[in-house]
Amino acid sequence: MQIKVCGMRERENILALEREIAPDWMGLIFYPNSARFVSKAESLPETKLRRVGVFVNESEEEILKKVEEYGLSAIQLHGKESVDFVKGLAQKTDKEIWKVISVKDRIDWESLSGYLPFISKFLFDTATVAHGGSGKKFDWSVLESYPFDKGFFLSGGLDESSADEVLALAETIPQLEGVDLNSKFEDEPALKNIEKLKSFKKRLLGQ
Ligand SMILES: O=C(O)c1ccccc1N[C@@H]1O[C@H](COP(=O)(O)O)[C@@H](O)[C@H]1O
Repeated sequence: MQIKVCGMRERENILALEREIAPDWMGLIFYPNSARFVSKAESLPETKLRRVGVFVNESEEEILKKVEEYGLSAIQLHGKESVDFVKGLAQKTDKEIWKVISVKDRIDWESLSGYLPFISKFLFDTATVAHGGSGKKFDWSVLESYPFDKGFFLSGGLDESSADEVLALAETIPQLEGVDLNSKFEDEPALKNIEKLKSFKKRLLGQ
């Protein structure tokens, strides 16, 4: 099970994240309306952590610019990006593309199949007007009918107490390959509580 810690921005906090948690992925938010918005590449420390850029209905040009400027390994599309948009982007980059699906109540699986050739994974998050970072969970039972082989990440309001439920879900849905941790692990926006992350990681991975 992989771990992504999202919404990172502060230098010392990022260094502590790498040292103490060493997650598989670190998320940087490039949505200007977010309290976790990152705008200065030079303020981020050098680490070995793989960076995922989070974008909401951003232009292709701007995404590709950020990929270079921030050394992104993956692009998380967290808005209403169409299959055609994702296809066009995939033709211009070899970076991973993660398509976020914002969940209200049910999921129309058929409408998602067009993304499959162009993405590395889906990421399921709770639908909210702010697009993400709501700290709200959706009803995970909608994922029980997940029909694809492609892996996905689970997101939306995961907190310290979620590890056991995640493990139980992964028993029934092996395509669940990772979790995305964000606002419930913060002391303030973009400042993660390393002790809370440590305790979650220990429960999830036993280390
Ligand atoms: O965190 C944000 O501010 C944000 C803003 C706009 C789009 C995505 C955002 N974050 C993503 O939201 C999910 C869930 O976060 P939470 O656990 O509910 O706080 C996560 O995938 C972040 O990448």
